[in-house]
Amino acid sequence: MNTKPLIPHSIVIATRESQLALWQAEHVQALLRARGHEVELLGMTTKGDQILDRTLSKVGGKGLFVKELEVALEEGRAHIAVHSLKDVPMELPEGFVLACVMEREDPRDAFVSNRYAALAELPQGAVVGTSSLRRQALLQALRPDLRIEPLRGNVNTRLRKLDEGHYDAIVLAAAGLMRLGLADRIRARFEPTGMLPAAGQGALGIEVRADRQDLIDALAPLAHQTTWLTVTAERAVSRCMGGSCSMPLAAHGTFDGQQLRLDAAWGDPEGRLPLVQVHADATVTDFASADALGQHVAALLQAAGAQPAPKL
Ligand SMILES: NCc1[nH]cc(CCC(=O)O)c1CC(=O)O
Repeated sequence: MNTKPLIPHSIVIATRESQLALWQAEHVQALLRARGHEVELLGMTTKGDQILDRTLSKVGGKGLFVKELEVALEEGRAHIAVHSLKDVPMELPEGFVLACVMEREDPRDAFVSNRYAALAELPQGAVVGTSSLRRQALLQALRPDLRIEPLRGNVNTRLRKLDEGHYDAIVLAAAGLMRLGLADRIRARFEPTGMLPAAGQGALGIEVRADRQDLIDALAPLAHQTTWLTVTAERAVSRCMGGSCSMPLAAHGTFDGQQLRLDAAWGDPEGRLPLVQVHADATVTDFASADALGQHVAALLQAAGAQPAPKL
């Protein structure tokens, strides 16, 4: 019997209620409406949103932000979930797929400060706020003198803590600031060579139940193939390293024609080994060749001393 479900009369997007998550959900809502779909939002508060005082890596990691949205999809209360790809675990739970990856916004990290125009202008021993182990490891490699202090919360919370004077500067994804209309807070964008972005940074992915081919078809026009191939390679590095937010890991791809150059960096979670940084190029035309390049770069990282997370 063919039980292929019909496209729902109205597509419901499950979303977290942070300003950035709402912007992203509304962005997808507008794109789908322009294609003739009726689209509503279902706002939800996830466990990840409620934990503002502890470092995310200590309380269960990125999955906290997506699990509750997946429950809503599972129960049919919502049909699709829009995620910052950076926050999506490398392997989705059984029964879920990424229906598409959309065109990437600026993938770089941004230097944000009320007093200094760039990292190089920070005085010796200045205090920089970030709870990202990747940003911490890369910042310390660039400027060993800096004092890195924890900084959690959504984008607006982090900016408020900067404005309250707790930090000389903070580092945030440029994409998040731009989406929130806060691009004027960016004092400088880091060159990816010095502050290599996280896998998937700046890209949005849309998750659906794997059995909803109708929704996968409806979302196909929103996909951006070059971004999708790039983040496939980046995410393969992370998957092969057992990456999570408790491992300082960066992976960033850039296309030149059909050549994908993939850079990656690994920092020792214990802070004892030096930063490892590698890159490789390959002709990438499909998901298999993108994934293979990511696997190769993960192998190069390990050959240079990076240690993958032990398999559970
Ligand atoms: N970890 C939180 C998060 N997830 C996605 C973004 C920014 C937007 C993006 O990368 O798509 C941010 C904020 C930040 O890192 O500054």
